[in-house]
Amino acid sequence: MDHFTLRDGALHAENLSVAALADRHGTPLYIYSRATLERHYRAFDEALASVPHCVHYAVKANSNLAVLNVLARLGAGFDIVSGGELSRVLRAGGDARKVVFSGVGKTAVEMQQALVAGVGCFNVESESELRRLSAVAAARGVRARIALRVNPDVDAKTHPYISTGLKANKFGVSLAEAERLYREAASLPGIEIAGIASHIGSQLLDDAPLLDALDRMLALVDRLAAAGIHFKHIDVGGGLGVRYRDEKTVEPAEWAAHLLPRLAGRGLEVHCEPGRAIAGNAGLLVTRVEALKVGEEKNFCIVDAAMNDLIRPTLYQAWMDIVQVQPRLDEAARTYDVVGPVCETGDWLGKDRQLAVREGDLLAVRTAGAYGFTMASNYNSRGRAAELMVDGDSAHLIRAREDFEDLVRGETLLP
Ligand SMILES: Cc1ncc(COP(=O)(O)O)c(C=O)c1O
Ligand SMILES: N[C@@H](CCCC[NH3+])C(=O)O
Repeated sequence: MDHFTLRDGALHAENLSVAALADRHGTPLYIYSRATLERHYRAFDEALASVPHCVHYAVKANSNLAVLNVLARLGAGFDIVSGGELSRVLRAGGDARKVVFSGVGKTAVEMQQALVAGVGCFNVESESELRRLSAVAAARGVRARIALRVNPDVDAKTHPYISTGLKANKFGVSLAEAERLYREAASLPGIEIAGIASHIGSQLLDDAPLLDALDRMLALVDRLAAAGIHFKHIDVGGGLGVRYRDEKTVEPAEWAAHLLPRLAGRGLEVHCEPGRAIAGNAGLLVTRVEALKVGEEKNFCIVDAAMNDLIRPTLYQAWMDIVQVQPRLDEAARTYDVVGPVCETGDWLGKDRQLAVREGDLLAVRTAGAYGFTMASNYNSRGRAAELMVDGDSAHLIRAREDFEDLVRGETLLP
């Protein structure tokens, strides 16, 4: 559910006309809805309300400072994967103690930065990282709180590029290795064992693989408890999918109703790391039709947003809904490929879409709030889209458009 609705013949973002926002701020333009972000965060928070818990929003989904700030004000924790994401969380007013640091390649510098900030937990993904972290922390005279990210070897049944819980994936350590590493961790000078974690993939449309992963983790939790190694929390990761087309998704309440009974009686605080399910439906990418090109085999609707603004369609062959901001209900539709101006045949946002459009019209790609702007690049020396947050009757420009001059700043010629 989102707060972008078609009414009075035009698309609205909360109470505002998307066409008016695009006229005022230009295109391509990301528009986020504060109400949607808040509703989705609360859905997780309320689903887990019966137990001690923390919802760590996965910053990689949408790291705009205003987005992070909206969530920080609600008391969210944050899942980060780099020093850059940590800086953003702190700048946005996030609480470092509610930060979990994931990722397979944390540098010593990032570990130091996170220890200085006082992050709540490092989700450690290898033996090498565990030793490095212990050394970095011990050199500072502190202990790093850790969870091992286990790779439970379950098939999340999602796109292979975003599946993370199979043996063949680079993430985490196997259950057998985790058992050995927890024993090692218990004796390392710079480590304090806090929990156990897993994250098996993204855009999951069924929670059965998540529950399967959980059962495997719990068997390990019980074995370790028998050996005297106890955890304060269990981090079940993120991954719940959103509806791009007609997918049936698992709602947070339903997922929690399956999850919590399995955890009962162990006294573990429940942590999770949702990204897409919070930000996905909270954003649109608005773009203007620059040109219509009728070809012999294909018709092209050439818009001013491109793969550098939104790479999901071409990277994952992801279907994303493209709607007309002011539908022309009385005109005949044609079938178009919606493409951008970038010099790649792979530069497309949608294929074979029925549109009744004219040059100058506005289109909106829906469900673009997660992994949209955060995956944008400057390819073809294109500036990045502006970002806007709508909040009821008001709109706030939360990141200005990058113009051509921004793109050459900071570079130098040879002497
Ligand atoms: C460690 C970790 N946590 C959380 C997430 C967020 O996933 P999603 O956006 O699917 O909820 C990801 C991305 O898949 C991740 O790698
Ligand atoms: N970028 C991916 C999700 C990656 C999840 C990160 N581990 C997508 O758009 O679907």
